[in-house]
Amino acid sequence: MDVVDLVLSGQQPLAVCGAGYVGLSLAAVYLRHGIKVILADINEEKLRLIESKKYRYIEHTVEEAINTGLDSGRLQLTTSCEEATRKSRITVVTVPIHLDWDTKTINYTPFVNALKDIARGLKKGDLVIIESSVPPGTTEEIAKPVLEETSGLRAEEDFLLAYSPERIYVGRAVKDIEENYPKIVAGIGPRSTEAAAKLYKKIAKKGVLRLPKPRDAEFEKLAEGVYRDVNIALANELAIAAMKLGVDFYAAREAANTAKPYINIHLPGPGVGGACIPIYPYFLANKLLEKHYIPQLMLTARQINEQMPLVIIKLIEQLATTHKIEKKIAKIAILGVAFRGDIDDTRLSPTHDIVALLRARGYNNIWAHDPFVNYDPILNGLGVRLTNNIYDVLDNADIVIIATRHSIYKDIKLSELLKQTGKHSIVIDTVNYIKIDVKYDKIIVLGLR
Ligand SMILES: NC(=O)c1ccc[n+]([C@@H]2O[C@H](COP(=O)([O-])OP(=O)(O)OC[C@H]3O[C@@H](n4cnc5c(N)ncnc54)[C@H](O)[C@@H]3O)[C@@H](O)[C@H]2O)c1
Ligand SMILES: CC(=O)N[C@@H]1[C@@H](OP(=O)(O)OP(=O)(O)OC[C@H]2O[C@@H](n3ccc(=O)[nH]c3=O)[C@H](O)[C@@H]2O)O[C@H](CO)[C@@H](O)[C@@H]1O
Repeated sequence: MDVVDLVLSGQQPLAVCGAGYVGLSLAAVYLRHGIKVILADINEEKLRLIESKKYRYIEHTVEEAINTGLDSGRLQLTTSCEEATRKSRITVVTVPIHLDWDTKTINYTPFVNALKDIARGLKKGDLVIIESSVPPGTTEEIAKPVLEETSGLRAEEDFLLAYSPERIYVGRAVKDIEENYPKIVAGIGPRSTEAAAKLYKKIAKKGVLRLPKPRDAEFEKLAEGVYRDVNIALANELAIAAMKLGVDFYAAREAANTAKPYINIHLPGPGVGGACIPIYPYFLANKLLEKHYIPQLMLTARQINEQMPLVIIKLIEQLATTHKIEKKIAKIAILGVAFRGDIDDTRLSPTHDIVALLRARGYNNIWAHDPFVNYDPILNGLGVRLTNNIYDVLDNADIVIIATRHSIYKDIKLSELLKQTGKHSIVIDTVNYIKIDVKYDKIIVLGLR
């Protein structure tokens, strides 16, 4: 029996290092397949919440599998990736590589720290799979030497090492892993590739796609992200162009997209947030600048997407000036703090930039609503009142901004919204979610004439 058989048969556990959105989803999937899991994270508070079943999950299937795993004893939690690895035969790494947003430099520290911990618990024959999104070359040039130097073992000979990009969309993560996509794997050598492929063949119904080298698989993940970023930038530019030309972007988009799969115009919005899509182009750009190449298209797309909050501010100002809004006293209601619909993640949310720009322009009375987010340190620092009570936020608001595609905002009738504010508020819909059921001249929808 090899290590994969030992893990698949439930005789030996699998360790997941990093209990974030990805780590929790992966742990849930392995548990659902009868595998014993040890989940490790340095965040003690998070583990405490998971253990006491007070953690707020986005996905019911993940919550169910984690809680069942805890009850049955098939899931163990620890603050140490070293301990988790020592007690397991396979370790999956989901600790992120960060980008310092101000300097756009790559920060490998948390990832390398996690690898050092793993290396201290590594045994002969073990398999390590990296699933974090990483700059191309990371598995071979950073992970392999760190694991080898700290453990004293040799990759591919004494232990196995593979990269496998994680492609989940939070909210439907379990389905993505189990049913929607083939799992891409690339080992440091053939033994590593085959071991990782054997594990994932049991998990992913769509099977396994082997790539020649880890850097190919690392690049593939970033390419998916950049593809999305560039296409969103195009949608944003087309939406702005449509408004300037008196065109209904959404009607034109729907018609254009009937030529699928050749045409798939994305959706415009207040910007591109999250800890993935905005970051991946810079992972690539950093590596390419080392090779004296400037990836102009991806950097231009970034510029367009990062300017979207300013575009939204200009739309607000257009109506605020006409309707003589007094900045110091006007109440602003922002609907949506999460970076996209129906999740609680606020990392690099465009709402942060919109609020910062409003504050810089002298707006002092800003309220925000989100059905999933209870607290946000950035909004707190900007003096925003954040609450789950939409009525409090809308009450008496002079300006309403819809900033996130949360399902509960979809198809809100304009007449209802104005009833809630109790006045002829300015409305800026950045996501085309409002149903305009009354004639009204104080609303702008991004992309509509
Ligand atoms: N969230 C997504 O939608 C998504 C989808 C696909 C891929 N990814 C990629 O997967 C990776 C993880 O993303 P995420 O959203 O789960 O991140 P996350 O920030 O939610 O979770 C990361 C976890 O790692 C923990 N951690 C940090 N240092 C550690 C250490 N030394 N030892 C143990 N734990 C440590 C943190 O406490 C945190 O809980 C990233 O590389 C990301 O780009 C994310
Ligand atoms: C291709 C894809 O699905 N990739 C996913 C993506 O997941 P995500 O959670 O980051 O979500 P996205 O939907 O990509 O949104 C990002 C931002 O772009 C805005 N947006 C989106 C679509 C659009 O047409 N117009 C927009 O403006 C949106 O509001 C938000 O701010 O990255 C994960 C990690 O790599 C992947 O694993 C995961 O598969």
